[in-house]
Amino acid sequence: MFEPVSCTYTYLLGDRESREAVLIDPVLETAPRDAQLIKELGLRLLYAGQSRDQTLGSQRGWAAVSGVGRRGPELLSLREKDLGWDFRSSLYALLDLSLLSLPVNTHCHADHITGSGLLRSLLPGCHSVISRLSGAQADLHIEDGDSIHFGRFVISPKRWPKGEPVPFTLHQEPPRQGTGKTAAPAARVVLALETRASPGHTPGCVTFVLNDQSMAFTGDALLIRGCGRTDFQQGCAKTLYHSVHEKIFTLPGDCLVYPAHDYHGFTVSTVEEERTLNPRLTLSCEEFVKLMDNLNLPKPQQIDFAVPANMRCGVQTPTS
Ligand SMILES: N[C@@H](CCC(=O)N[C@@H](CSS)C(=O)NCC(=O)O)C(=O)O
Ligand SMILES: [Fe+2]
Repeated sequence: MFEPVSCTYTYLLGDRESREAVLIDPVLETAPRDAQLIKELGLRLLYAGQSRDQTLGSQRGWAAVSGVGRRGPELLSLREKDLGWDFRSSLYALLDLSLLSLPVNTHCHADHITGSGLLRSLLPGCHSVISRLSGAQADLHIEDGDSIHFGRFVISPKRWPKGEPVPFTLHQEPPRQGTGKTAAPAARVVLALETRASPGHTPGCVTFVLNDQSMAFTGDALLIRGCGRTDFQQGCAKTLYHSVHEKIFTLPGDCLVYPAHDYHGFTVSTVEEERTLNPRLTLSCEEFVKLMDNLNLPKPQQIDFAVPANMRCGVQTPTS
């Protein structure tokens, strides 16, 4: 899904059978739209139970929306009663139906407020996720090599077309004993996102790779024919160059690349395309660093309030 003000992509990955899903990089303003989609698709709450993080819970009782007003960027604080019906009803639909979302973030964003805080506050048991190195608050902190499991289903060999390679890790279950027949073993398929630390745009940036390596969600580390800037949030061009070459370009060439932003109308690329055609990342490391140090881009419009808000997991809203 696309958020047009910050040109952000949010990705919803769901498992048809278990209905478990994850939401990558939700944006505060479009959280109601994402909630509505989750509802329509009949996806369900992934984790149950109360949040353990008291600090995050302490901000309940209000919500906030950000926007660019006549006098520039501003953060509007709203009481629950002031929120529009569409906004409120789609969020409460999530609560009523116990639908899912496990909002996970590729990094502490500078250009928009994450939707994670709003979703976790309205969904009891919905846990926000970000890397430990981001320094940002979240329910779950992840590190390089950690996997986020979001779906599991059983397939019988009959359901899988002959000769087709079986994606994902398969856990073969032993044939049933004592029936007199040797039934073909069923296989349990586990869906997961592997966390690959890809610092450089920020120190806490991660890339999420689906466990069959068919898709990578690169955040702002690798954009289509571009990459994240390195001139704020402790960015480092040399670190980014090595992250992309070692953690992303080593994936299979046909692995689909889904970035957190696009400013030119692109939606998806592949590792092979970026490895060979990305005008920044095909340079030598030295040339790349020189180019990144001289981009002279204007600051993101929301940076002054988005970063502090995202360090607190966005904004929180009441659960009742
Ligand atoms: N104009 C936008 C901000 C654009 C921007 O700086 N994008 C970042 C990713 S969001 S932190 C970036 O890394 N861009 C790289 C590039 O080459 O453009 C706004 O005001 O929000
Ligand atoms: Fe960013």
